[in-house]
Amino acid sequence: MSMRQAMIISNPSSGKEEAEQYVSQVREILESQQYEVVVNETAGEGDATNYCQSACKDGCDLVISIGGDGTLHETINGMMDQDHRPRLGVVPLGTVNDFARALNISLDPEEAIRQLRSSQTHIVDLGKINDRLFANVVAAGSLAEALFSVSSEEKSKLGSFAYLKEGLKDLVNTPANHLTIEYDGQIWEGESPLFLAALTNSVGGFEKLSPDAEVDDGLIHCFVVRNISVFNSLTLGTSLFFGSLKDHKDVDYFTAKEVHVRSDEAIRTNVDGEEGPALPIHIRVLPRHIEVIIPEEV
Ligand SMILES: Nc1ncnc2c1ncn2[C@@H]1O[C@H](COP(=O)(O)OP(=O)(O)OP(=O)(O)O)[C@@H](O)[C@H]1O
Repeated sequence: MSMRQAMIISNPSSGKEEAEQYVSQVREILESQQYEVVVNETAGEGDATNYCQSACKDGCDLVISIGGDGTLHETINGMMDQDHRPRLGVVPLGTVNDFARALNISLDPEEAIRQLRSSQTHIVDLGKINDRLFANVVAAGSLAEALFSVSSEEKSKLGSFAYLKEGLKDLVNTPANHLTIEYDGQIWEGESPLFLAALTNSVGGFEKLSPDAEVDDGLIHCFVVRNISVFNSLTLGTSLFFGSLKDHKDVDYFTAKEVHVRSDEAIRTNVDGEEGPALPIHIRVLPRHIEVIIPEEV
C-alpha cells in the first residue's frame, strides 16, 4: 500500500520568522500519522501557489500552510481549476489570520499545530474574483485602500481596532466613489467609500464584522458603506464589536452568489489583505470547495 502524501508549504518570513521550528513540529505529527511529508519553503510571490498546484497534480492528500493570510491566499490559489484538491491544514503566523479565526483554529501556532491531529474537517466555500480565488474578503473603494495600507508592524503594534482608528484618522475627507454593483439580478448604484464582500464572519481581524456569514452558506455577504461618518465616532467600535455593521443606518447589506462591481473611476481592490485587481471585478462563490482540518469539538 502506498503511503499518504502530505506537503508542508511554509513562509519563513511570516510572523516572527519562527516558521522553521513549526515546520519540524508539523512534520512530526504528520509522520506519526503515516504521511510521507514534503516540505517546501517559499522564497517570494507565487511560490505557495506553484507548490500547492503541484500537490494537486501529484494527488497529494494534505497540504499544510504555515504563514499569514497572504501565504494562505497564495496556497489556495494553487487549487484553482484542479479536480483533485488536497485537504488543507492551517498554521496561522500572520497578524490578522481571518481564515483561522473563522474556523476556530487557534491563533497560537503551537496550539494550531496540536489541532492538526484532529479528525474533524469542514468543507468550506471559496470565492472567485476575476481569475483568482479568495478565502475571506474582497474590499474596494478609497477607504479600503487606506485601511489596508497599514503595515504589518503597525498592525501588530496597535491591534485591530487601534490600527483601524489610526488608518481612519486622516480620512475624514476620503472621497466616496461612484459604484455600480450588480448582484444576482439586482443593482445597487451610488456613492461609497467602501464595499466589502465577505465569505466568513471575520474581516480584518474583526470576528463579528459579518456575524451571519457561515463558512459554508454558499453566499457572499456584501456591505456597502454609504457614508464615511459610519467610521467617525466610537459607534464604529460598537458596530464592529457587536456585529451590527449591517444594521447601521449608513450601511446597505445584502447577500448574493455572484456580484459585479464597476466604476468609471480607477479603484483598486484588496483581496484577503493583499492588493487585488482594479475595478471592474466579477466575484462569485464556489460553494463547499475545499476541506479544511478544524479543531475537535470539546
Ligand atoms: N522567503 C520569503 N521572504 C520574504 N517574503 C516572502 C518569502 N516567501 C513569501 N514571501 C512573501 O510573503 C507574503 C505573504 O506573507 P504572509 O501574509 O503570509 O505573512 P505576514 O506578512 O507575516 O502576515 P500578515 O500580513 O498577516 O502580517 C507574500 O507576499 C509572499 O510573496
